[in-house]
Amino acid sequence: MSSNIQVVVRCRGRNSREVTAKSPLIVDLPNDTYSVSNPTITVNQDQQFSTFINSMNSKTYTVDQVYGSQADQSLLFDKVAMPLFNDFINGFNVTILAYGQTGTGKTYTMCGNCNTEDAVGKLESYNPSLNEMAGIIPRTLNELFKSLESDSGANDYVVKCSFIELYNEDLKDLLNDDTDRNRLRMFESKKPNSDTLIIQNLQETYINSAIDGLNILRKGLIKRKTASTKLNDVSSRSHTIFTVNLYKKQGNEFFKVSKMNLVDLAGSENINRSGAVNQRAKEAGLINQSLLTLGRVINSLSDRSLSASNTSHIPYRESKLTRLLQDSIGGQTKTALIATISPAKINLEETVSTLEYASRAKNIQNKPQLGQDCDLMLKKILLKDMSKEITKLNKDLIATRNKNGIWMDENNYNTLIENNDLIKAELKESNSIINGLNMKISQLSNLKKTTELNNKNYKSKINEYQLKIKSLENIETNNKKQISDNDTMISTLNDKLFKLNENYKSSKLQLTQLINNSLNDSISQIENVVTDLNNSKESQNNSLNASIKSIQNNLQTCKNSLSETIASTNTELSQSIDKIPKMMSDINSNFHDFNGIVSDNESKIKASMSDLKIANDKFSGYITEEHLDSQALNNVINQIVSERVNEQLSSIKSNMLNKFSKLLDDTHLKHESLFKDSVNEVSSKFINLERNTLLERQSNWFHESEKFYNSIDKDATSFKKQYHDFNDENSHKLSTTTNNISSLITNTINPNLAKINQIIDKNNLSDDMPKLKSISDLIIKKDDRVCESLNHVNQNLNSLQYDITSNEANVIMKSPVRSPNKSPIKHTKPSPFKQLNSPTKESSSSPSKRLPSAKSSPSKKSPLKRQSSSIALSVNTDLQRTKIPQLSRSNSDKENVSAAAFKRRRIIHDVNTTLNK
Ligand SMILES: Nc1ncnc2c1ncn2[C@@H]1O[C@H](COP(=O)(O)OP(=O)(O)OP(=O)(O)O)[C@@H](O)[C@H]1O
Repeated sequence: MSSNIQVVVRCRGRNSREVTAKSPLIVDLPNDTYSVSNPTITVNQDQQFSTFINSMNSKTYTVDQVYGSQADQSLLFDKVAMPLFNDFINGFNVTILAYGQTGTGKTYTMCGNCNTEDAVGKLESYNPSLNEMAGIIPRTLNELFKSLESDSGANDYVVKCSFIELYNEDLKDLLNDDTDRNRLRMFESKKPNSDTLIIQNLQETYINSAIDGLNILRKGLIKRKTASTKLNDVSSRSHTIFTVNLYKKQGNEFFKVSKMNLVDLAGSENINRSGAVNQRAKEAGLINQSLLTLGRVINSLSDRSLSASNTSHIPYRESKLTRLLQDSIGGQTKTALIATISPAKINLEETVSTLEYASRAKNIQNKPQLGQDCDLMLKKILLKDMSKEITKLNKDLIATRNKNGIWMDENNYNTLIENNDLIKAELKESNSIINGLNMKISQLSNLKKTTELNNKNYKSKINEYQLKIKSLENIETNNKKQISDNDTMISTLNDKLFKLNENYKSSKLQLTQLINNSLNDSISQIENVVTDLNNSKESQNNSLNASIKSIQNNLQTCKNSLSETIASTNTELSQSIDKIPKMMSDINSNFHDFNGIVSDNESKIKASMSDLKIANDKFSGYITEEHLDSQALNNVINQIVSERVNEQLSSIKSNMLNKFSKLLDDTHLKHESLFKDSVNEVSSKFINLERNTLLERQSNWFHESEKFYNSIDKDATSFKKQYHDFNDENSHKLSTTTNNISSLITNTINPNLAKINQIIDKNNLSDDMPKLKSISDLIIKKDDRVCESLNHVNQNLNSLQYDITSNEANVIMKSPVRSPNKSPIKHTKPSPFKQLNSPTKESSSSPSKRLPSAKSSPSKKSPLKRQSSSIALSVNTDLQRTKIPQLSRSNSDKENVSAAAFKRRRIIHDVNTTLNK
């Protein structure tokens, strides 16, 4: 029974490239998902693309099933793969081919997504839930084991898988890791009546689960992908065949063998390019020979089917692919061809080509057969094969174990090494980061320490400031309190002043009224008295007396009330004023006003008093001039009235004045004393402060000057010591020199002189006097040189002494003023060195005076004698000159010098005596 190849067209949606290219849709399908009742595809093609196809605007192709962009993987599997799968389970050989242009979804349809992980999904059990993108192969494996597991009768089965790739007519085993052995050779079975193709070295792997199968698929896909990456776009030009071999037990001795080939063909566009028949491209492997032959095989098979003749030649042997698929296309296999196309206009040419082939393939008739002898395998053979496989695997295992190491897949090893390198690099980076972080940590910890220290300082400062703020707040509160107290005090004082003023005013008014009333009363009474006096002298006298009495009484009353008022006023005033001084310090400004008021009042009172006096005087005058005729009476009245009135008034006046002046004096005194006290206090405080500062400065100054004096003392002492040392040394040298000279004189000159004298005396050499004179001159000269050198030494000593003196003076000049008892330096005495006198001058006062001068008495002396005395004088003079003033302060030195002088004098005396003789 023959059956046509099932042709299915699957048209995907436009991909992003096509959308970006704004390529329009040119493929029309009856349904976007699935169409079986009207399985047509219409291609709306343009004229310009008609070089390859007929010049029609659109063409419709009819196939067995059509799937649109909305058809998912499971639908396709259920509708296309599932019927074939069932046949496969039932012992048929089946093939599913995916054919079409590159990028139209062949691999997607067969495997799933091109990413291997996604393509097969992550199956973790025998009944995995497949990834929805999973293609026909994963779904087949899944379905196979599902069905084998569920079929209780089919518990004796064996499943083997193989995965091969055909690229550029090279057949490669995608499951063999050995690159040397993964190239496959194929040949026909030599069995008679058998077209079975044998592939040498093909690795058929036993699988026990869908996961095993999927792992194999994944492994093969990874290998294919790696190869495609290395050999630029290999995948689009390579064909892969994933084969599932099912051995199902048939009776006791046999296993029924069925095969399912799942073929992912290369991109069909290569067939179009082959139209150019570019030999070079062919040689370079760019033209896919296998695909080209497949097209011709399809065409031939189609033609044969259409012509119903079996005569035409089918070129299976012209390519490896067609040889491999010979049984699937036009053979005894049940086959389905899935042609994948793109709907976009830019792929029109390839789409049309694919559809042309698909529609032709539809005509191919296969003759699937079941239960052929060749499909049966002896159980023994299978067991043998399996034990062979087990042995091989055991060997591999032992070899692996003997390798004394870890065996692993090369890819895994490479990945591991890569990962290792990556980890190393990361480790290095991490180490440097850690080092950097450690450095930062140490820096931060240092910073933290510094910050903590600073914080501590800040905290203590904050505490300090808070304390200060508190104390300032206290001061402020106190100040506020004091201010408010002062305000209250001022207001009280103001009130009191006001009251005082009021009291004073009322008192003054009262007083004035009282005085006026009293005076008025007195005046009216006096007038009455005077009137009465005019009426009767006696009665006048009496009434006068009464009046006087009454005046006296009135005056007394007036005085009393006045004194009372004044006293009360005074008391009040004094009370108020007593309080004023205490508050006066706070209201100094008010004091002046008060003083002014008081002085005003005083002047007013004074003015009132003077007015009163004037009134009184007038009243007295009035009494005197107008009303009293009698002189005596007048006198008496005048006397009495004026006396009393004046007395009273003056006493009132004086009392008031006294009290006011006393009050003012007291106030002034109190203020003065207060002011003085405060001034004294302030000034004494200031003076004490200044005194303390000055004392402190003085003590500092004394301390500093003490230090300075001490240093000067030290310097002076060391300088003095140096000076004494120097002086002693030089004195010693001088005395040595003097002694030497003395001994020279004693030992050399004196004996010579004695000898000369003896010679003179003996030989009476008066004629040789000139000679002697010259000798004497020579000696004098020599002596003069000695004297000169001594003088020179003396001068040096003088200049030295002068330097020392001036240095000492400088030291004294530089010394600061200090208390006399503390002065460490006493004024140096004037230099004890004196310039030596000239020899002539000295000679007058020298002890040689006693000797007669050669000049003074030339007549008395012989020339020799004169000469002798001249020599003696010279020597004496020189000795005088060499008499060095006392240099050394030590007594022994003094004694030495005087002894030397004495010695010298003795020598000179001896010489003189000798000469005189
Ligand atoms: N029907 C579809 N639905 C969704 N995505 C699809 C469909 N068909 C193809 N694709 C996507 O298009 C891209 C190309 O598909 P695929 O690799 O399967 O093409 P191909 O025909 O096998 O190409 P090649 O010949 O180069 O191997 C993939 O990313 C795939 O996921």
